[in-house]
Amino acid sequence: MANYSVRNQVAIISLCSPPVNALSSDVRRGILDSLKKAEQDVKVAAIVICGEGRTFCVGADITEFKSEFKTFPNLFELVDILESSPKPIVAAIHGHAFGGGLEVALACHYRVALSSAKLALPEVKLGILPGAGGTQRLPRLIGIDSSMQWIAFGDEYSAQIAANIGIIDRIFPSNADILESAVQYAQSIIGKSLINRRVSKLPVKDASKVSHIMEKYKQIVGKKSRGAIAPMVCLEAIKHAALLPYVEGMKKERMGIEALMGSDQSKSLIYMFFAERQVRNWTIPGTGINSKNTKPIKVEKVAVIGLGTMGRGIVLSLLKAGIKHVSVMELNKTARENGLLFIKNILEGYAARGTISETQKRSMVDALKPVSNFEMLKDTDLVIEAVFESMSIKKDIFAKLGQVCKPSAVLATNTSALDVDEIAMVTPKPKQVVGMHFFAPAHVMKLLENVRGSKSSPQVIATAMNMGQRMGKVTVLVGNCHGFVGNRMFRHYTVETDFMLEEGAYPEQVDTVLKKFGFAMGRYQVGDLSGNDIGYRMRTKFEMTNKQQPPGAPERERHGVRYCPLADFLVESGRLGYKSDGKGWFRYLGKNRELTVDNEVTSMIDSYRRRNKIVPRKINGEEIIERALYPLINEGFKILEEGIASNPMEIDLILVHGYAWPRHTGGPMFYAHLIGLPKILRVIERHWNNAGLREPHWEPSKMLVRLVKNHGNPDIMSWTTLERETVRSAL
Ligand SMILES: CCCCCCCCCCCCCC(=O)CC(=O)SCCNC(=O)CCNC(=O)[C@H](O)C(C)(C)COP(=O)(O)OP(=O)(O)OC[C@H]1O[C@@H](n2cnc3c(N)ncnc32)[C@H](O)[C@@H]1OP(=O)(O)O
Ligand SMILES: NC(=O)C1=CN([C@@H]2O[C@H](COP(=O)(O)OP(=O)(O)OC[C@H]3O[C@@H](n4cnc5c(N)ncnc54)[C@H](O)[C@@H]3O)[C@@H](O)[C@H]2O)C=CC1
Repeated sequence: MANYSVRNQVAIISLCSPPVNALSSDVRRGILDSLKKAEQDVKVAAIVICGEGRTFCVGADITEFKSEFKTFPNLFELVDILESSPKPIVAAIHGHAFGGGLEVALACHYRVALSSAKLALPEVKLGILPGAGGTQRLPRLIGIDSSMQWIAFGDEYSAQIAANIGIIDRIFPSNADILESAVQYAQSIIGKSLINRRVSKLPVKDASKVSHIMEKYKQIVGKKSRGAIAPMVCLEAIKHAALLPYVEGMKKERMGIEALMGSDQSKSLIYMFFAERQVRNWTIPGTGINSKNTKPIKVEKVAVIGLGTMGRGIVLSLLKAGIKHVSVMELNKTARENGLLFIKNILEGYAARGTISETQKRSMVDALKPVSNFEMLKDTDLVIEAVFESMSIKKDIFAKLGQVCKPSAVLATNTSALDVDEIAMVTPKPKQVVGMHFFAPAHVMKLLENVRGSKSSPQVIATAMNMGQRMGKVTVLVGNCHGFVGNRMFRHYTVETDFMLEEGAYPEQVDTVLKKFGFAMGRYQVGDLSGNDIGYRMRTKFEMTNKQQPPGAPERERHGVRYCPLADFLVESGRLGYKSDGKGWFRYLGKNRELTVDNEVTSMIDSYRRRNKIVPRKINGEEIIERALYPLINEGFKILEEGIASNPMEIDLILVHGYAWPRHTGGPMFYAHLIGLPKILRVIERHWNNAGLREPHWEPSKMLVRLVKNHGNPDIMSWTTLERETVRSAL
């Protein structure tokens, strides 16, 4: 709804729809009713539109997307009504003016803002475009070039930047009273002509350069969008602002939004938006323990053990979260010095770019406390261990931590696959131990996979979850199993793509198909970039590598299961990837390290096939997608079935934020929901039945089978509930 009042000739329409004043049908109706009152009241000479509470307005109510367009006034109807008002309207912006919120402001005749306010047209991130005149009004205010930058990428900008380019007419200090300031401003413009204040009537300044600008943004968007369609549709709509009168341009904008709204990509992106918020409400399946009934302990002092690749990024994340005391412990002198230097250099870089102030930088550097022995950690609230991936080293460290740390201290391990319970058992209080699995580089990657051990106490879990959120991470709580959620699922992707190499595909073909699907890089380029030796080390642990096999052992089988040794040959011939002189699955040549196909690798694959009498066959794109991605989906269902994740959203967030799964497909589980579970199951069963040595990753998940058998193609939001009901009724 919207509240209405009048103060010294100025009518105030305040949006009131907590928490973020989204433009629900009630709010739109409220604005319209208030506007009518203001227009009819002869004592009113100007109008202010503002937002109650923490923000001006974050745009259309996303939860009403399915129905909102039926009720009058629509958002695009409302903005035209506002702009044509005979009385001047001032938008008073604090907090956020996002999406439809900014479009409402653009339809007002003046815009004022607190310096702390943020503005954006982020619709593209929901797979749509600003469909309430945003693509037509913004270019008339700031030009085609800047509009393409704002709309096609959807980033947020400060009020000051918006003022510099002409969106905001007056900035007030962040501590000013926005309403009071806006009312005074409105009084100052009473009686002024509105002729040049109706943005839809303005010419587009850089209209003559539209073709050139369009070409520039097409190139950038083509490279960045990874198959997302909305950015290109946004560019097309903005282009029409330069070429057509406002009314005609609006028709094009309307066609754009009609094409995008309700598309699979938009559904996926909206699902992601809500998943990122819902994941804060964690729960331990089957226990009734959740974020609402469990309080974290207060964390002021944190320690990080190990300052290698991960430790240094974790330290930076803690400093950025405002932790004022971060102890760092690293045994190796060179690693310690390099780690501290790395951290300081990154902080210098943030300060140079203005991401943090000089004062903040100094206080972050002061917060760093190198320590040399465990005794110095005795009053630490949270310890995060990030040493080598070795159970014996980790056990040694946790045994010492268990002795010296205070009883309430939370002891976390950043292991990527080791058993959190086994580590916990060496401490006197296993309930204090939890996994905090960061992703590299930890100060950049948004994902944190927190692992609850079987003994981890609710409060310890709450503390790890709370710390992740303080660090601004998408923090997902998962159960303890080998590889947790992400690595457990992703393993199948590498295994099955390698099988396709055996059968007839080549690395460049697989990567091209995966990139077309939306991955930033294909499986083989990722391997080269992160180092093919990482997987090799893992396989060595399980005695699977080529070198570890006794003479005469079958080349394509390990422990009774199909195996492809091509990745072993690669590493054993010194092709670790990018870092080994640009040699891996591909060759990286020249100053720019251009990716090229290497005949040596092609010959290696060909001779392997000949040796094993494999007749290569043509593998098409559809098969590559199915075989690379469906085993991962199948594993996702097994993870749900075991309660390792509480719901499909958690799995999707992990894959999107930790493994670059394309966001506009919503993650593997949402993608499966879009394809339809009966088809997913059919394909999985076909591969399971065809596989010579039955590959475990094709064994259909029982939960998937039950869902399809009992419910056909149920909605993703009901999967876990339906599964629980089925299992309960079978007991
Ligand atoms: C079928 C064809 C029909 C075609 C018909 C065509 C007609 C078209 C007519 C009109 C088209 C209109 C087009 C348009 O311009 C639409 C829009 O405006 S889309 C919305 C654009 N806005 C956004 O994307 C903003 C989204 N929000 C944010 O990014 C953040 O919330 C924000 C940075 C603003 C604040 O962040 P923070 O402080 O961290 O708060 P939270 O994110 O935690 O949010 C708090 C709370 O609020 C919920 N929420 C946020 N935004 C919205 C929203 N826009 N709608 C509904 N709910 C929202 C959020 O989920 C949180 O809820 P919790 O329950 O607390 O988790
Ligand atoms: N590198 C990656 O991409 C990821 C690694 N991990 C996990 O994070 C942990 C650390 O991995 P990396 O940082 O990559 O390893 P790393 O080898 O880069 O760093 C480990 C550091 O720990 C130090 N160290 C070893 N024993 C120590 C001890 N007793 N006390 C203090 N310092 C000690 C070493 O000197 C080294 O500097 C491992 O468990 C790994 O599995 C988790 C996610 C991603």
